[in-house]
Amino acid sequence: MPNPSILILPGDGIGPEVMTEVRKIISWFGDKRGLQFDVSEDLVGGAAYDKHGKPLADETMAKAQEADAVLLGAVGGPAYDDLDFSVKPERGLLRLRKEMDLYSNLRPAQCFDALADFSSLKKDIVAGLDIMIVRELTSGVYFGEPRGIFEEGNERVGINTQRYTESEIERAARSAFELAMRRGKKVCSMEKANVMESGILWREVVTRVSADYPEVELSHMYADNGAMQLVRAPKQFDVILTDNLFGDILSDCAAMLTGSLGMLPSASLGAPMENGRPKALYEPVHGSAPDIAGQGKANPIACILSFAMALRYSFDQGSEADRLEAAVEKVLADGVRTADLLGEDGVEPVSTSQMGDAVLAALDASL
Ligand SMILES: NC(=O)c1ccc[n+]([C@@H]2O[C@H](COP(=O)([O-])OP(=O)(O)OC[C@H]3O[C@@H](n4cnc5c(N)ncnc54)[C@H](O)[C@@H]3O)[C@@H](O)[C@H]2O)c1
Ligand SMILES: CC(C)[C@H](C(=O)O)[C@@H](O)C(=O)O
Ligand SMILES: [Mg+2]
Repeated sequence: MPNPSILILPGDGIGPEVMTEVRKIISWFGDKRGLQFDVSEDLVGGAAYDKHGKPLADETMAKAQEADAVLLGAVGGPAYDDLDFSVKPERGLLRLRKEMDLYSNLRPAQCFDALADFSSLKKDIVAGLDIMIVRELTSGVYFGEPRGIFEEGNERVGINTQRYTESEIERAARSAFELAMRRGKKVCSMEKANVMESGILWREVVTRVSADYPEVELSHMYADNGAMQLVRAPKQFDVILTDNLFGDILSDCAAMLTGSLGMLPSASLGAPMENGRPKALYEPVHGSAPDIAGQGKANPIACILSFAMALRYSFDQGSEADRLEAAVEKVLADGVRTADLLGEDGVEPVSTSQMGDAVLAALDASL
């Protein structure tokens, strides 16, 4: 049996910085746990644009389709802000998601005890928080037609279209219910059925799918109320199911409950491949963080925890994923902090690579 393959796409800004730490962790699992992976690396986003004139080369797309898992850092940055929309770095990521058909984006927001004091919210509101946002990732307003900037009379009009088919809603809903069965058995579906037809259909289809999961309690919430509830009383949620755009926004919001955007990992999953593994891409929820790029300040934990999700969802290594998550938890409990996890209390932050090394030391201690 060949080793499972991982394609690493570090991308732009802090992407390569946090990915360097993940590469150390991958090597650790090879050396110490006998989990060997065939790791290759390629370009995405602005880095790919600089070389190929487009944010994702066709050969890279083909490699991603073949890989057992893709790990991505982040794309984008001010150097590329004025590019034509068709070649913007973000389009490289959207192409990966669309062509790999990664319809189910899992964005877990967990508040580690050591960070409960640091969250934007009061400690008792976030302590023990463990929610899962399931964001539909291949449709909705990100991809609907018509789209573009058109002339209309004597002015221009920018158009994007929110469009969902029943089958697109159904498969995202099923993945949320399946997850809920293994968690707290609650799904809260968020849309705006009060003002959008796509929301009305969303609500109908999710309700229909829920009949196949009688053990799971389904509730519906308008997404604006959902955003408010997420910061008012986030522990009322178990699995939140929502569309592509609402999911993007709600997950950044959830990130801050955990202490920092630098903490939130994600898994984007599609249908099973021939070998039974789902098509999968793992990436932190954060972006390329141009304000801190190149300074060794980035928190690599979101990217490290994304690899933990790869161990769990692509490689059937749930207990090794637990080991890695426990190592991160220990490091935080020991008080190790990158700058994003610090207040004004004078504690010295560690660098990106020191944080990676601390996780490696905690992994060693776990043996
Ligand atoms: N998946 C992705 O690749 C992705 C996601 C979001 C944004 N982006 C792109 O990234 C670029 C910058 O976007 P933005 O500034 O709105 O969002 P961002 O997520 O890059 O940064 C937002 C804020 O969070 C901080 N931050 C983010 N990740 C951090 C980390 N790991 N450690 C410490 N601090 C961290 C940043 O310093 C910044 O202050 C844009 O081009 C955007 O399109 C890409
Ligand atoms: C970079 C961008 C395409 C992306 C999105 O909007 O989905 C990002 O914000 C995310 O959260 O993954
Ligand atoms: Mg986002």
